[in-house]
Amino acid sequence: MIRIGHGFDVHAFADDRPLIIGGLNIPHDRGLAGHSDADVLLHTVADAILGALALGDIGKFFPDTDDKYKDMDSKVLLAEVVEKMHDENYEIGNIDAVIMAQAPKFRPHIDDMRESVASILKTSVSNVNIKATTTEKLGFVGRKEGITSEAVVLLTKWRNHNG
Ligand SMILES: Nc1ccn([C@@H]2O[C@H](COP(=O)(O)O)[C@@H](O)[C@H]2O)c(=O)n1
Ligand SMILES: C[C@@]1(CO)OP(=O)(O)OP(=O)(O)OC[C@H]1O
Repeated sequence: MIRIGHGFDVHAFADDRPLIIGGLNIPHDRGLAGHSDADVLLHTVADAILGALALGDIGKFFPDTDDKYKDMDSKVLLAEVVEKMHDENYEIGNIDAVIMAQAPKFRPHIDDMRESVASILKTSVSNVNIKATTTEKLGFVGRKEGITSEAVVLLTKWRNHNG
């Protein structure tokens, strides 16, 4: 049995915040605004998994009205979503994600991001693809107002799980 999910997220740039993407601190002059650490890539992946399981979205489980999640490390958020996935007897088949940002350049960090995301997802790095693109200076991404990300994920039934 396989299930497919799609995730999409946007965060605006903000001064005096670190840029955290894929669980890594990426050197840049600005970070992203958000209730949590605003890790747009991990939010996208979490939403794609919840979508595949028809469980809703991250706002349902981690509401931005709850102070408990203020400045939350999104690695913890995604790990909780992975637990829900395992509870439903699914594991990652593969994931393909794209980050849309005019700056910074993510190419030098992509392999570290893949390792980071694969480790949270408890899957092999060969199951995780992450891409980056500019929007050729068009739109809010092109004007460097924010970063957006999209992901598709394929889940497969967990063969080694009882039940
Ligand atoms: N923030 C970004 C955006 C792009 N890249 C890399 O550059 C390549 C070319 O980007 P275009 O938007 O001109 O297609 C892209 O394929 C990425 O490898 C990047 O590292 N960081
Ligand atoms: C992660 C949460 C919760 O801290 O906050 P944000 O960092 O604002 O992220 P977003 O993707 O807008 O929505 C999910 C929120 O519930």
